[in-house]
Amino acid sequence: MEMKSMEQNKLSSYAEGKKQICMENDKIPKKLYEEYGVNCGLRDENGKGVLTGLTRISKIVSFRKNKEGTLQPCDGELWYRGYHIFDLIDSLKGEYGFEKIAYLLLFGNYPDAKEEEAFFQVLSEARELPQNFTRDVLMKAPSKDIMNSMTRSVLTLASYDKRKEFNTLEDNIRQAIQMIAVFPMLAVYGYHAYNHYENHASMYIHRPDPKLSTAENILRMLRPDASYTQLEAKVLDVALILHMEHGGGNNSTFTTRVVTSAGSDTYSAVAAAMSSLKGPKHGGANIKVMEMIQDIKDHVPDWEDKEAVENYLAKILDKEAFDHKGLIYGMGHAVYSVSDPREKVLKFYVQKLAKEKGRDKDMALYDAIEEAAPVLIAQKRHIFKGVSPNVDFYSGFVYEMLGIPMELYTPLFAVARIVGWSAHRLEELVGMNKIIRPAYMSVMREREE
Ligand SMILES: CC(=O)SCCNC(=O)CCNC(=O)[C@H](O)C(C)(C)COP(=O)(O)OP(=O)(O)OC[C@H]1O[C@@H](n2cnc3c(N)ncnc32)[C@H](O)[C@@H]1OP(=O)(O)O
Ligand SMILES: O=C([O-])CC(=O)C(=O)O
Repeated sequence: MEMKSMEQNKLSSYAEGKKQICMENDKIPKKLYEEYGVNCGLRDENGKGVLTGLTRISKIVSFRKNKEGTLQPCDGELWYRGYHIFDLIDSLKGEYGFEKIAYLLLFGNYPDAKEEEAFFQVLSEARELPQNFTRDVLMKAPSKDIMNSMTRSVLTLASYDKRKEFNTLEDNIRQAIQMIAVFPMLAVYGYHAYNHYENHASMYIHRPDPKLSTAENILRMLRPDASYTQLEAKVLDVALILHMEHGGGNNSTFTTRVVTSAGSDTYSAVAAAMSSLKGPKHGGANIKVMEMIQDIKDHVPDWEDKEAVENYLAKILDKEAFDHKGLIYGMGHAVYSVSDPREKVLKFYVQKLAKEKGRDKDMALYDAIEEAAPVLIAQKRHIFKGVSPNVDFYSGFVYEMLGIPMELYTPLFAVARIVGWSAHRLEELVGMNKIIRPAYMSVMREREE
């Protein structure tokens, strides 16, 4: 927000003066949570969430019972509509799967050939923005923060929808398909606008090709010559499938369900979810990982020296380096403990690509962080369920090797997760119809006049 610098300085110094009182009045001691049995972050310490709903869309497994019947942390599992994510990806072989898996998540059944073809066609036809939208909305006030540009575009799309007020189930299904179809354009064109106006690069807008899959179209629209290899599109397709859905409790999907339960329209629910996803503790971590890796390279002269990397990671945890937040990005998860299954798949592709592209030295750095970070975090924090690399740890490296600019990493997460959000919105509308309204225990002190 632009203000005159004098006003800005006055306001900033007022805000500075109010820091202390906020710290005093807004801090709630951790022991009160224990005393009243309130789970901080709606989770207990082993990652089990407070139950807030039922879903048939997906399942996340991070604990299994052993022979004695006690729950033990296990390798993470992710299931979409009854299918294990590894089996879904294996079953695709060389084919692209984004559209099929989107159908599965949205409608609950794996599509047969006819359903697949019809959905592909509908999605291709919906891949069109309103007339002059690119010129009038996307090219105006471009930003490096593509998540913000996309959110603005989503809210603006609402004014082009003459049936927005009706909010029937069929309107919601249509809007979900339209969102899934246009998200790649909002992301890529938003990037081109930023790259042109802020970085003075040449501007080109390639229209999507209705015959191509979502992953192919993303690469086609992104690259100046619209070309890509089949392997590149396949890797992107797999990455998108892995990011599509992650239960009802992740921050952005829960946001979708909360806003939906209030009766708000698709555009507002999606805008809220976007605002959640961009957070660096959630989907925004993929950009942070890449910035952190660059920071390590800049500060550890020999980044093949494992001990030096470990020492620098310790500084990051002690808030003495990088962004001073004390987090090693791409590590840890609210639910998973031993492993995140999506990271395993991404690592498989990363290793393949890194070899092909001569990035062995970078791969060794990632390996060193993957080995050292969980141990260091366990030493310096209170760990109850284990820490391991999450989906964001390798996704940026994959995208980088595909020549995708960093500004698009979190937007690509959104291009995939719009499917999960849409499925959860439909499930909320059909199956719930009750406003979500949890309780906060008041620890306020009543005061005398
Ligand atoms: C798509 C996704 O959203 S995946 C997650 C992407 N996010 C990141 O990669 C950011 C880095 N990671 C994190 O911030 C965390 O691991 C989160 C937000 C994902 C989960 O946090 P929590 O639910 O608090 O995890 P958990 O209960 O296991 O944490 C235990 C302790 O370890 C700390 N911790 C967990 N992960 C990290 C990390 N990567 N770096 C530093 N400390 C960490 C927590 O802050 C907590 O500290 P405390 O002792 O002060 O309470
Ligand atoms: O489940 C979570 O809390 C975060 C996550 O991995 C996702 O949304 O993909």
